Amino acid sequence: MATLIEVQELTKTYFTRIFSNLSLSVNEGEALAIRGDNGSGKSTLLKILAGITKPTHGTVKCMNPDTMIGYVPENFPYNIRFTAEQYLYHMGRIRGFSGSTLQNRISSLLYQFHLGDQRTNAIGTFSKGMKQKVGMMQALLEESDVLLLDEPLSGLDLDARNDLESILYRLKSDGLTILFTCHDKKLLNNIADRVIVLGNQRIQSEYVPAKKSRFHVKIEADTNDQNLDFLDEIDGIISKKQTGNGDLLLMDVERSASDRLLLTLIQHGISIQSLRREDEK
Ligand SMILES: Nc1ncnc2c1ncn2[C@@H]1O[C@H](COP(=O)(O)OP(=O)(O)OP(=O)(O)O)[C@@H](O)[C@H]1O
Repeated sequence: MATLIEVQELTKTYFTRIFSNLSLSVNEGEALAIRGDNGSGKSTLLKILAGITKPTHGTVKCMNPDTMIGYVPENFPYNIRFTAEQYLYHMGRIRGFSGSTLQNRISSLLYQFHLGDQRTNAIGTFSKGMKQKVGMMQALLEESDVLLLDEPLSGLDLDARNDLESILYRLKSDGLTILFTCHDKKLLNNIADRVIVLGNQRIQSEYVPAKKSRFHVKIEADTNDQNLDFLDEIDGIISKKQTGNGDLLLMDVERSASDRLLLTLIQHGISIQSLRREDEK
């Protein structure tokens, strides 16, 4: 994997030294988790990478100067009166996007983040997980190459965690480089390719988490003569074919997409005949 970001000899002092001479390479397409005790400097490191905070010494260099970095803070701002769609539109306009570019981009993001049906609802009424998604969509308006996430799952309930985890997994599969601070072991094991642990003002250790085996789901379904065009809109289908008189549908889908896909099939009047888990080799 090619190096995307090179961090060299980074030192940050506020009133006291947070870390010193910290060096790190971030590879293209990797998911890098940053762990460490409270106050070890995880958020500070992300903010320096995002260009929000200046290091006291040291450099952060993107190997490709056109690399776009999106940053999502732990907490979404309070008192936003806009709807999700309006908010993203205004943020995009401030960053210089045209109205038509934004409309397409925002529709696609709302769909990818499973918030299409919430587009006209006020963000003030959103749950923490939904606000976290809006923050991520805001960071991805630019089609960023790197996404920096500060505690993306903190304070979310189990459903919201699973939903966000499957979105992160898909973004990573699409080639996005993701750096995230995290206390959640499940997210570390499922998403992170590598983990660094901050402590004693430095990178104390680094490891590759034990991966759970990934699996696909094979679905066999009776189409009941339904039109299947709606399947074109669904992410996560690895392959599909119709057999018999066209009434038997065989699909291979990603695990992260299987629940959503099954629900959609049933909603379209298609009956599930069998499900089989298949481990990735
Ligand atoms: N703007 C600031 N001014 C002064 N001190 C700061 C500032 N931002 C962070 N700090 C201090 O720097 C240290 C590291 O903070 P940081 O938020 O990076 O840690 P963290 O590892 O992310 O912690 P947590 O797990 O609690 O989120 C803390 O002692 C914090 O109080």
